Amino acid sequence: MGCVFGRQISSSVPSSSDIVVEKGRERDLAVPSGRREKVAVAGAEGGAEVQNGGDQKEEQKDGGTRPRGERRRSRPNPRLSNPPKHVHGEQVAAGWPSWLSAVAGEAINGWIPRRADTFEKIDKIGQGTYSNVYKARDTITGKIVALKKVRFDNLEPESVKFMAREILILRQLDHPNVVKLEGLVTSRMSCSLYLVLEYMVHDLAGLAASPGVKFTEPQVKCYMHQLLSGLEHCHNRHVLHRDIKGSNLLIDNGGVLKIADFGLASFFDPNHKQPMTSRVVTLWYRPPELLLGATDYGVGVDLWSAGCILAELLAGKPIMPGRTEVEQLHKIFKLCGSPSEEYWKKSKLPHATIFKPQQSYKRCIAETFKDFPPSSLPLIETLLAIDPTERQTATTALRSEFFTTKPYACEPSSLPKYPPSKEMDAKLRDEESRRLRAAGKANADGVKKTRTRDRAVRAIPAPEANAELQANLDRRRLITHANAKSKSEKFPPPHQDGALGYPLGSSHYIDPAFDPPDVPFSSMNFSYSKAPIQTWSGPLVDPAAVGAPRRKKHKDSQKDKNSARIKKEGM
Ligand SMILES: Nc1ncnc2c1ncn2[C@@H]1O[C@H](COP(=O)(O)OP(=O)(O)OP(=O)(O)O)[C@@H](O)[C@H]1O
Repeated sequence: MGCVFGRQISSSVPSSSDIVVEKGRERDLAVPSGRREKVAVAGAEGGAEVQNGGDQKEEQKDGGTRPRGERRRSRPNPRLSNPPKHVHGEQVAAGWPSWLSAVAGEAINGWIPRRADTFEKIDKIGQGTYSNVYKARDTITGKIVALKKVRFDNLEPESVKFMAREILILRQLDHPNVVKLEGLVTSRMSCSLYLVLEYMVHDLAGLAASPGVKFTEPQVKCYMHQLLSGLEHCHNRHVLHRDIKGSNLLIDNGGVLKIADFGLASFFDPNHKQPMTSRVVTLWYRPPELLLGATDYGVGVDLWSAGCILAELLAGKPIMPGRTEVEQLHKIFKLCGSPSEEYWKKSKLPHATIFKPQQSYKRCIAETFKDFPPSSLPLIETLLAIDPTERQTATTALRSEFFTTKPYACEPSSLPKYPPSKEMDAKLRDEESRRLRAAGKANADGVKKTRTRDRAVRAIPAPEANAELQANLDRRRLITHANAKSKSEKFPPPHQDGALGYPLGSSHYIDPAFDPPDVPFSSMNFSYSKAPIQTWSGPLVDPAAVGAPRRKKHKDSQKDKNSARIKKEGM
């Protein structure tokens, strides 16, 4: 035990990644502000220094002359190969578990694991489909961090590979609007892995759902500018995020927004296109080409999601809350118009014949959002273009008149200081108020079912991280089916997409009887009025509007629940 991450280990992994630093080179830690600061870590292994791998080579290559994000970087092989035997041996000797080195050698290359006992868990702060996230204190540096504990399906190599891809991608990215991976926690004997991430107090979904929070136009511009800047960096590094939504946009107390959760992200090469899965992006934020089965897509998928977020921030509610893929596409066509004949012909999308609407729809974005600030409309029109090539790029979006006309974006530091607000807080509020109302109702009229609208509604997450590996996962899932506890929820089989087949009470469940009102956008004021839709994942709505007031008692019981969970789950 007692390893420190970031100490360069001797390794000759033939990696295409440009993360690796020279042996013996002085190492330092890139701090979020962009300053670089040497940190000597007195780990049990003694004297090693913490480093951030992703930062090193850029400096080496660029000598500080080239603007970040502009240079094309060589990319690691996303399909990851096992390291040569001697490297595997070195990694195990350095403290990495053998199972991890065997499958994800390239992702951990050049780093050394931190020991779990060098962190103190403070609170559970988030729960994703394949992870639990904790606030923790680094006892060596005293810094508060987020620890994302990744669950594995019996350490099945496919799950480990997905996690490895997330690590590789995070190590490639270095931008103030992208969350930084600071290290990894595990040990030779451990069956789990924690990602050490910079700690962020809020996420945009939780913030927007906080009672009383209403964003002004300069604030919306500020968040959107940061989102698009982060996306610009990802795309310049040939990374598609593929799950942009409010709960994946983290915000610190200084108002800085960072894109997080690269669990569905993928490298792409615009010059050598390889088919990718269309089964990504949370349903409400999923672009039409993916719903129509495209496997040849690009940055447009993230720009579509960004367009949905922009309109949602201005409207105060999700703009297209579909329950199934079919309904989602229908909502898209009703708002954005159905594609032209030419588009159907040109795109050759696999599901075109099934999903092509019999009736054609006229685009009505301008009428629907007539109360939005005028400068936002051209940007929304571009981002929500049915044809992905018309969505242009994050760089062009940043130059749009939305950002160059008054009122300008405010400074992140001038944003109000909010109490900590996470998607998880909203979820717990929802659960608590549902429980209380269900209890009240049961008292009133026996043990009848709770009203359908009492159930939390969330955007349906992308069904799997990477369908290229889906066949293997399905096969393995059959084998491990009996062990429900270790089942990875990140990679449900395809039939669980849309509203089909989620078990009642599971986080994926959407009550089929729940019918989100078709939003009369034309009657919307630019006052950020909140819709009566209760939700905790992705959408940015106000639970106050659905009768889930924030009460101290709730908060306390949420805290108790948190501590109980932490105790149960252990480190
Ligand atoms: N660096 C961080 N700082 C603070 N909170 C975080 C951090 N990273 C994640 N969280 C919280 O944990 C939640 C889940 O994290 P994340 O989205 O990375 O996990 P996931 O398992 O990939 O989830 P998803 O179901 O969205 O794919 C986030 O919505 C956020 O509230």
